[in-house]
Amino acid sequence: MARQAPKSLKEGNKTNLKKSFSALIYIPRFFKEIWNTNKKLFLGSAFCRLIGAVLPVIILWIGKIIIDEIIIQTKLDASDLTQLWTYVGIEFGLIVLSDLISRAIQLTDSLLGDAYSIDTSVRIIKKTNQIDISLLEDSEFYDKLERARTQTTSRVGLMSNALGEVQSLISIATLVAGLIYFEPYLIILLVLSIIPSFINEIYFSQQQYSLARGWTAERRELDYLRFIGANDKTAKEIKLFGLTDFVVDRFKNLSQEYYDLNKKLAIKRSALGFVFNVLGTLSYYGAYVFIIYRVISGVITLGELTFLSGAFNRLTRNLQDFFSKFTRISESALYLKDYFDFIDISIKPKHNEDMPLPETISEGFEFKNVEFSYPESDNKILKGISFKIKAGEKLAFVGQNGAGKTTLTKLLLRFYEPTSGEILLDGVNINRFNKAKYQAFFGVIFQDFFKYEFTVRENIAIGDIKEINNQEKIENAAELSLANQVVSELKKGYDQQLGKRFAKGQELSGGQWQKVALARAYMKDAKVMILDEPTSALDAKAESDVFDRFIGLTKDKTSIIISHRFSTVRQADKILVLDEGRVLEMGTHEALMANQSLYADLFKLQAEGYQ
Ligand SMILES: Nc1ncnc2c1ncn2[C@@H]1O[C@H](COP(=O)(O)OP(=O)(O)OP(=O)(O)O)[C@@H](O)[C@H]1O
Repeated sequence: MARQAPKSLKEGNKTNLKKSFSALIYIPRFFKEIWNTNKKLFLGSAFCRLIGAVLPVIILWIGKIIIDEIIIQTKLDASDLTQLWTYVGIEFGLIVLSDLISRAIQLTDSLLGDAYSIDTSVRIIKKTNQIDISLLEDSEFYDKLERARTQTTSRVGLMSNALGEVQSLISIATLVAGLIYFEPYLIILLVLSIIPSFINEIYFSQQQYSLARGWTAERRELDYLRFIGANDKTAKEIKLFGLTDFVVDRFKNLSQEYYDLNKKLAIKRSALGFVFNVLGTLSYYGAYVFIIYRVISGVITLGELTFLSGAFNRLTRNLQDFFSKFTRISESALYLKDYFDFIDISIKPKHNEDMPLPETISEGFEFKNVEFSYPESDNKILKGISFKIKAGEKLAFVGQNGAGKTTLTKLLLRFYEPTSGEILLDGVNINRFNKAKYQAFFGVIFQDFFKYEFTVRENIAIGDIKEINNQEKIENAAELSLANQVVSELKKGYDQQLGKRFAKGQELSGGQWQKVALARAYMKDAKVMILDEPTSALDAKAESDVFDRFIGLTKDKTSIIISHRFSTVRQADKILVLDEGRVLEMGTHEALMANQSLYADLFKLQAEGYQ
């Protein structure tokens, strides 16, 4: 994996600062989403935070009254402590309430956070499903999706921080009001005490952020190395090829560079943080001395002294906290941008026509001079492809690796559009049909079919998920694909959990998985079947059984089979031989053998291999 030179700390600093502040515009929309997630919880959280924000100043105020009352009582000959005990009782009640409120905030935050993360995950899954495959295969876009998907915890943290920030702000306002009421000059000292640590916070969190962002690619590589180094899927090869040291060294070297840069930054941050903190403490003591002086000269009471020093101390901490949260919020807001960018992707179809699809295919499909390059690539994969698939015909695609066979089916399925040329169904350009309805025409098993770690029943029902409770249909599909043989060997039959990820899961062999996946294609009565290398992992006997059934079942059904096995291919009505994106030849097995070209060569080569 090629890697760029280590990033310096200064790289991209300015733009990041600007970017992170500008990302704050997403906060209102973010709150609107949270509000829509659960209005009651949101209101509950806001109410608790409001109470939590004003409690500190009230508690300090009661503390002041208590001290003043003690001093009054000590000066009296016959003291009456009823009032004093009432105040102490109130203070006790407020402290208990304060604890209750902070727990209620924690509770509402975590419930709201969980509910919001469920909502966003559902939104991301639904959106991904609406987006064109071509976009999902674009690496830049994929990064965005990755960030939108993986930043769920950061969004929940952002929610707590942002709500906490509003609470801090109200708290600060009430404490400032208290200071202004007694000693307005203290505000100047307060500002002086907070500026150094504010600058420190802004400067270093930007540095930290730049470092982390600048190293995104390397951190992804580290994640990847961690994954291949400690994972059941790679363990066999890592052990067998003795790759542990190779992976460990690569991981260590890369993480060491990041560690060194981070260490430098952390030491600088701690050292300067200490110096700035001393400055802050100095101004606090300046304020303290000032207040003591005012008490001694009789301008303010001892109770007011405790109130003012308490309020000053609390304010300093609240302000520091406010600024550090603020930088964290603006950083997380950048991930919000990724999320909203993803959710806002326009999914307006290029073709809005909704021509009714034919009840039955009468003529078939026709590729007319189709050319194709994948997006963002100049490499022409298909070069002037023209051929017909007649209704009810079984057509096989043959060709060497990378010839373009799978790409042809992706165009037929409208995952991509031809760069030029057109594909017709019964004489109508396939783009004119409603895409979802058109795609529902097909029963497809892809070469890289997905092994869902669900039960066997679910794995098969995926072919037509609304039939998940139709046991008869599922069993029928399993019989046709030979998956019933697999099921009969499983302890829990159709309810057996597959894969190793979840408890009591059973892993299948490659061929067994293929039989299960193949059953999906039989789940619905699709008008057109496409099987891309459906039997590559099956043994010879299973392959021939599967194909006998397939041919029997799809007697008059239009179907396309892609296979490297000529014993399979030769059973097709017609065979299309692709070579480097061009149709080299097309015809029956017999005709192509007589043609003595690539097909005949490849067929003979394979036949020799079996001798
Ligand atoms: N998503 C993609 N983006 C860019 N190029 C791609 C993409 N998918 C495939 N290709 C390229 O298109 C070419 C044709 O690939 P395709 O999968 O159609 O070949 P194939 O004939 O099915 O091969 P195989 O027999 O190995 O399955 C290859 O050169 C491949 O690298």
